[in-house]
Amino acid sequence: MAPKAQNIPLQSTLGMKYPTYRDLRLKNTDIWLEGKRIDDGAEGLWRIHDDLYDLNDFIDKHPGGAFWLKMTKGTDITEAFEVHHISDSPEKLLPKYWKRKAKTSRNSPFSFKDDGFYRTLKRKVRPLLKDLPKRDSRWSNFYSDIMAFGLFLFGVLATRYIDFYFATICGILMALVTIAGHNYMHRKDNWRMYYPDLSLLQSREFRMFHIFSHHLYTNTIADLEISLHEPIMEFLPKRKSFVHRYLSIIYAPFYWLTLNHIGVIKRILIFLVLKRTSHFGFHDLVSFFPLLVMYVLGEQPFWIAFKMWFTATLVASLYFNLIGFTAAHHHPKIFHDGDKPRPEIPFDWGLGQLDAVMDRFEIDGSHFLILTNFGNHALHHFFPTLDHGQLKYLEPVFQETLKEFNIKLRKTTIPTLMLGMFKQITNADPNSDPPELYLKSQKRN
Ligand code: HEM
Repeated sequence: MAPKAQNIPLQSTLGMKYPTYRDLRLKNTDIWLEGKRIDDGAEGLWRIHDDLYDLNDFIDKHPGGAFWLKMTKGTDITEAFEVHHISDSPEKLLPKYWKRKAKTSRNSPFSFKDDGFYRTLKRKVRPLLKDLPKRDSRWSNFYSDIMAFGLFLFGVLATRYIDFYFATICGILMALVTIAGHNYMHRKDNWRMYYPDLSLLQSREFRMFHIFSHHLYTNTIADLEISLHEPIMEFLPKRKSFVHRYLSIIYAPFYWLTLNHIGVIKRILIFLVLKRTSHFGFHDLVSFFPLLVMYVLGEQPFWIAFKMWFTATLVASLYFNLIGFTAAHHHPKIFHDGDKPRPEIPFDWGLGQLDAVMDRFEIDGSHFLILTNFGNHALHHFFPTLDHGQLKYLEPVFQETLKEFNIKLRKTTIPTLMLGMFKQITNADPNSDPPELYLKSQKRN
């Protein structure tokens, strides 16, 4: 029988330490990383598995850009390191920077054994890389850029003709461009990674909480894409008040409608209350660029341009968050920390990913839909640095590896996942079946 959540305090069934600063209401990813520095036993260096490395001299030489190493100094980067490199050359470089063994054991339930699922899959993908056609990434660029152009066009038309339909189209395009921008965030710095700023979703924060936290510790107690929304939306199975359990179904859409704006307000508050700079920079200017263009080319007073732009950003926030929250990770049958885990901890990181994801039949198969709906999600988590349009070429080896490990990727429909997300926020009782049971039988839900 399932244990009742009412009696269970929030804790990780995967054995992870409760993240320091997890429950601070006013926090950003910099504060989260400070907590990680306390929890990870990296002793001011960079931790990979049980070894500590001094990468200070490598930060500016890193072919993937300085950002990743600068941000993660003093933390355990095992998952980030394993997942962001497909070739084996980064691993060969490591001995040059080795300092010493870590004193504590790792605060992670995940392993990366050579014969485990993830490294096996990666080895099979490696030789395919050189033959991946470039035209697919060109198509991704084309789709993203044409949508970005479209949002400016409809923004200007909305202002010029004071037309809320045009403003709505502008907002939908803002949301699609934001999701497409996610395709570019996992790589070396590049200008398309700023596309999410166009909808007020701040690319720097998005890049950090999405990549350093959500992608690596999906649906665990350390997943910021869960804790940042608590207590407004509660995804983990635990004690929940009536308001958070049932009324959140009603207020969730209103929350999504203003979530991107709340992010901006939160940053200003962090600046004013906590006296932290919140890293204001170029990306903030990008956020207001559509407003500027709408005002300059719209030939209307500023407040009309502002009204149209603000309407578009509300539509963008609602659409983006509706897709984001219901895309792949929330359904009572998907593992959430607090549910019964796999019997052996640590277990392969790749299996942990499969436990925490369902893909959607309707999306996968279309390059455009994948790019604009977080499609091919499991493969994207496994190989985040690859263009979304290229993931389809990995499908045969992915299927072959799943078969070899006797597991299946769960796929379902968009309505099932949408409904599943709402079921999950009302769900207070941990799932008592370990996730591997679901992976062995694929049912269309
Ligand atoms: C927080 C940890 C790290 C992250 C998130 C990260 C991320 C990345 C990214 C995004 C790329 C570009 C991939 C692409 O566009 O195809 C890259 C490339 C690369 N990184 Fe890192 N990196 C990390 C740590 C390291 C470390 C510790 C080393 C070695 C000491 C390293 C060595 C390399 C090398 C050699 C490349 C060139 C491409 C390759 O051979 O895979 N990285 N990294």
